[in-house]
Amino acid sequence: MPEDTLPPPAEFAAHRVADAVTGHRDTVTGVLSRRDPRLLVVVGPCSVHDPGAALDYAALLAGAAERYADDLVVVLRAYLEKPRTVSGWTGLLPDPSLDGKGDIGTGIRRGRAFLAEAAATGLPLAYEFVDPVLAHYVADLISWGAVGARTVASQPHRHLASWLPMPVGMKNCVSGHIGTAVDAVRAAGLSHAFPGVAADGRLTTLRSTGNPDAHLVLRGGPTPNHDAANVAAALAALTAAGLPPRVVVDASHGNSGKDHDRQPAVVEDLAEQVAGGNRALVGVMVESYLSDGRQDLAVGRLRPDLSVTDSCLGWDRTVPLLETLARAARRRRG
Ligand SMILES: O=C[C@H](O)[C@H](O)COP(=O)(O)O
Ligand SMILES: C=C(OP(=O)(O)O)C(=O)O
Repeated sequence: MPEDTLPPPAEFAAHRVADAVTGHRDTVTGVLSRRDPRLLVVVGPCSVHDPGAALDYAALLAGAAERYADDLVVVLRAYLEKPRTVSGWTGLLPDPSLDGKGDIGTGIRRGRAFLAEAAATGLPLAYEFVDPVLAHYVADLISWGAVGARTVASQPHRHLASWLPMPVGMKNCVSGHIGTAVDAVRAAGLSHAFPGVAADGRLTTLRSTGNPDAHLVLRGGPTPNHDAANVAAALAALTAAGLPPRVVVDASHGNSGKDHDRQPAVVEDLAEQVAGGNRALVGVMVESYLSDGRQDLAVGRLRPDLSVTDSCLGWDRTVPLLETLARAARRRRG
């Protein structure tokens, strides 16, 4: 086999989804449908570049998730693919040696090993599905999926979301426009026939029945959209489109101008909305890692504890945010 030929997904992926993953997906669905009054918190690094250090982070987060389990459903951002505005590192799965060589076979092996170990902490895993082909190599381990701001208008991604067996968040466009993401939620809810990869690696026609748990994620644009007025406008747009009024709000990206130092203020604002009784604000996303900030890939030896993509909030500053969100969810419930 030429070295660039990828083995079929069945060679990596489990034949049957683990009971724990099915359970996590049901839990997330329960929060989105508000049967479960807790708050969804999707938190973790922008990207995984050092699986060992990311597992150290996962162990810390698993401990916190247990402490806040009465109020929060904590999901680990286990993102192994990165969409780029123009160019840059595309993630551990497509480029495991972080140098553009693109040894995807090794990336899938290493990425799946990471996901399996991260799942063993007991945390549900979140993943942005950037490449629809690669989705077939990891989806069995994922409990919350995202279609990002750069792909939310793409028909193949909407079709994929309609077929994926977990809740999928559709992020508003980089421009800040939310209408495209609302359309994406509608499209993902419908059935589609589209080309995909079968477990044995053959190209096949996939037939979806529609994803009832697709939902909107507000991530800001040139200006933030996390405040109560923007959340209310988004809920009104969903209702007008005949969709359940529910949103997850990302404290990072356009909502913090990609400045990790601004995430705590965004989370405080979201916590106030939750504590004030907004039940349609079902979840919050935070970009967090072991240490504060980011580093450039080009600079010599890489630190394992520092993001190589967007800047993240360090672990010590993440814990108080989890505490704040847990308190807000408790108040909303009480
Ligand atoms: O979340 C990560 C980045 O915001 C996204 O991948 C785009 O990054 P870029 O604008 O640096 O390419
Ligand atoms: C790329 C991401 O977000 P967005 O699509 O909102 O830029 C991300 O969450 O890693």
